[in-house]
Amino acid sequence: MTVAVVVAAGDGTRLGAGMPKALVPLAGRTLLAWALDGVLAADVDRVVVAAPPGRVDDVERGVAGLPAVVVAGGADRQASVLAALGHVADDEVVLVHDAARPLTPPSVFDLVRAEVVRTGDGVIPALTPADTIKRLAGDAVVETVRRALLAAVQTPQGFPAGALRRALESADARHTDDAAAFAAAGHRVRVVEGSPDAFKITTRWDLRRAEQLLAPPAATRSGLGIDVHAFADDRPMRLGGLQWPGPGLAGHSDADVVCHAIADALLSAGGLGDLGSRFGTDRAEEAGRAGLDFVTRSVALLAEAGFAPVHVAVQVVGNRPRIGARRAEMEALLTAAVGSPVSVSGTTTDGLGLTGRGEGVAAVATALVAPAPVSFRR
Ligand SMILES: Nc1ccn([C@@H]2O[C@H](COP(=O)(O)OP(=O)(O)OP(=O)(O)O)[C@@H](O)[C@H]2O)c(=O)n1
Ligand SMILES: C[C@](O)(CO)[C@H](O)COP(=O)(O)O
Repeated sequence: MTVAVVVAAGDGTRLGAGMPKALVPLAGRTLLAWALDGVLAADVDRVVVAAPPGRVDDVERGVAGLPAVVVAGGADRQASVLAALGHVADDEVVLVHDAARPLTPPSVFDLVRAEVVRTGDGVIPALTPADTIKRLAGDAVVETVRRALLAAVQTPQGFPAGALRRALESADARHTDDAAAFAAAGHRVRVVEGSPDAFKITTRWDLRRAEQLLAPPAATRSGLGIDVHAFADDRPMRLGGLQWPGPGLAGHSDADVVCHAIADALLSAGGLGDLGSRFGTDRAEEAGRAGLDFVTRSVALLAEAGFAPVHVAVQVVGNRPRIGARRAEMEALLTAAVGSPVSVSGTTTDGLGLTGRGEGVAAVATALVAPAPVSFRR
C-alpha cells in the first residue's frame, strides 16, 4: 500500500497571512485542499494529514469523505512527519508531501512512488537550479558552484515507511527534509525529475504566482465593423493600406473600407464607440486621412482602455479590385498596424446589391481583444 503523509501544521511565518499556511485560501479553496487534489489523483491508497494542533477539527471537516485521517502536527516539520507516521505501517511506501506545494502534479507522486517500489531506496523529486549559484562568505563571493552537481529539492519524498520512521526517530539533528534524515541513517537517496509546478508557497509572491496559474483565461471581447464606399472616377483606389490601379472610392478620408471596417471593429470590441464618433466627417482635420492611421489610433485607444487586439478578420465585398494576388502583402501591412494577426478574405455577391452592381466596395471586419498583458515597455 502507498500512503501519502501531507504535512500541513506549519505557521506560515514567512507568508504572514495571520493563519496557518495550509489553511490560507488559494483561488477559493485552501492550500491543503489543492494539495490533496494532486495527492488523490495519483496512485495513492490513503492520506495522513498533519494539521496545525489548534485546527485539527477544521481540517477533519475539510477532508470528510476522503480516504484521509488527521493528526495534530508537531513543533517542527520533522515532528509533524513523525506524528503522521504513527498511522503508517512499516511495510508501506510513504510519500511525504508539503501542503505548501499545492500545485504538484499527480505524475510526480507516481514517478517517486514507482522508483521507491523499484529500488527500495529513498526517492526525491528535484530540479537543477536555473540561476548561477555562488558560495559566499558574508557578502563576498568565494566561488561559483557547478550547477550540474546541485539539485533544488521538492516533495513528495518517497521512502519505505519503516526505514524512514527509524531514521527520523534516531536523528540527532533537525533536518529540513526527510531525505536528509534518511541519508544520515545510512540509506541511499535517489533523485527523479521534479516539476516547476511543484514550487513551494513560502512568501506572498509565491501565493500570487499560484493564483495566476489557477486564474481562468482573460475574458476576450469581440467587435464588428462594416464600411461601404461608392466608386469615384477622380480618386485613387486605396484598400487595406495598399494602392490599387483604377478608379478609387468616394469619401471624406481616403475611403479605405478595409481599414475603416477594422478600426470600427476594434473600437466596438473595446466598447469605445465607432469610427464616426471618434474620427467623424465633422472633423476637418480627418479629411483625406489614411485608413491605416485610423487603425493605429484605434489600437492606441484600446491600449488606453487596457485592451490589446488578439486577432482581426476582414472580408472585402466587391467585384474589384481582386485582392487574391496581394492578400499576403495586405495581411502583413495590417498585421503590423494592428500588432496582432489580421486575416484577409474576399467575396463577390453574385451581381446583387450595391457591390454586385459594381457601384462600390464594402468590407466587414471582426476583432477579438483581451485585457492587455502587464508590460514594462514604455
Ligand atoms: N511544525 C511544522 C512546520 C512545517 N510543517 C509543514 O512543512 C511544510 C514546509 O514547511 P514551510 O514551508 O517552512 O512551512 P511553515 O513552517 O508553515 O512556514 P514558515 O517557515 O514560513 O513559518 C509545510 O507544508 C508546513 O505546513 C509542518 O507540518 N509542521
Ligand atoms: C521539505 C522541503 O520542502 C524540500 O525542499 C523543504 O526543505 C522545506 O523547507 P522549509 O524551510 O521548512 O520551508
